[in-house]
Amino acid sequence: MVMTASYQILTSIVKVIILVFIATTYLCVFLATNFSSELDRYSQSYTIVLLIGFLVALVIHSQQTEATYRLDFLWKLQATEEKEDMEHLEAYNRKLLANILPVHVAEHFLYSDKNNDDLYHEQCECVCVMFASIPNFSEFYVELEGNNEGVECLRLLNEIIADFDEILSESKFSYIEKIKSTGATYMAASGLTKATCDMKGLQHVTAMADYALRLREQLSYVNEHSFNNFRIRIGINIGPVVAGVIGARKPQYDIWGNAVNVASRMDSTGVLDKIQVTQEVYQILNAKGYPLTCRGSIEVKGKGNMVTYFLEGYPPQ
Ligand SMILES: Nc1ncnc2c1ncn2[C@@H]1O[C@H](COP(=O)(O)OP(=O)(O)OP(=O)(O)O)[C@@H](O)[C@H]1O
Repeated sequence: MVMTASYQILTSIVKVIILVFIATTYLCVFLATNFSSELDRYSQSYTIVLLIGFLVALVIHSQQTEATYRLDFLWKLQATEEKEDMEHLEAYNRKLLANILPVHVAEHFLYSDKNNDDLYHEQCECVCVMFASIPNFSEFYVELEGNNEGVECLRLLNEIIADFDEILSESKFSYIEKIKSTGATYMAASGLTKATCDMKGLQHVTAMADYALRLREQLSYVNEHSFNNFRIRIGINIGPVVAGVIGARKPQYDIWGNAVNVASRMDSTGVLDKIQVTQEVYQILNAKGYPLTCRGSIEVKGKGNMVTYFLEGYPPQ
C-alpha cells in the first residue's frame, strides 16, 4: 500500500482503486482467518479501524503529492514558455539592432558592460567612402493632390534606396556597410573592420567600385521601368576615418574625417552619370585594370585644387 501511494506515475484515482482493493482483500483474508479464532471483537475492530485510518491517510497523501506534481509540472511549463519568449525577444532585439548598427558594433553593445556609457568609437585606417546622390530627385518631388501630397514621389525614392540596400546583401559586397541615406543621397563605406579591410588585395576598394557601377545600372533599370529620368552622381575617396555611435535613444553609426569630407566633395563637384574618384582611389583601381579617365584639376572647397578621375566601367575579364 505504501509503494502504491508513493508511486508517482499513477493518478490518484487509480491509486485509490488499488489501495481500496488491497485493503478490502486484506480485511477479507483477515476476517476469514480470524472468524473462528480466539481473537476478541475489540481486537478485530481495532485492526479494521487502523486499516481504514491508514487507507485514508495514504489516499490524502497521494492526492496531495499529485497536486504538488501537477503544480510543479505547470510551473515548469510556464518557465519553459517564458524562457522561449525571452529567447525570441532577444533574437528580435538582436536583429533590430543589427539593422540599425553594423554587426560588429551591435555585438559590442549587446555583450559589453551595460552600464558603460562611454562613446563608442574606433579608428579605421583605410576606409573607402562613397556618396551617391540623385540631384534631380528634387525636381521630381512635388506635393500635389494627384500624388497624395508627395507620398507617391517618396514611395519611388524608398524603392530606389531599398534596391540599393538589396544589392548590398550580395556576398561580393560584404565588404561594404551602408552608413545612411539622407534625402536622395546614399552613403556607404568599406573596410571598417579587420575582416572587411583587405590591405593586401584591396578588395574592399574594388568592391566599392563595383558597387558604384551597379548603382548606376540599377538606376537606369528603375528609369526604364518607371518612365523617369533620374540621374546619379557618385563620388569615392579612400583614407583614415573615425567611426562611432552617436546618441543613446536613437543611436546612429557614422563616420567622420577628412576622407569622408573629400568623398562628399567628389560627389558634390561631380558630373551627372559619372563616378568621380580621387587620385588615391585611381591608383588602386588603375592597378586592378579598371578603365578610368582623368578629369583634370578641379577646385574643391577647403582642399584647393585636386586632380580627379572618372571610373568608366568594369575591368576587362
Ligand atoms: N558623416 C557625414 N555624413 C554626411 N555628410 C558628411 C559627413 N561628414 C562630412 N560630410 C559632408 O562632407 C562635406 C564636406 O565637409 P567639410 O567639413 O569639408 O565642409 P563644410 O564647409 O563643413 O560643409 P559645406 O561647405 O557643405 O557646408 C559637407 O557637406 C558635409 O556635409
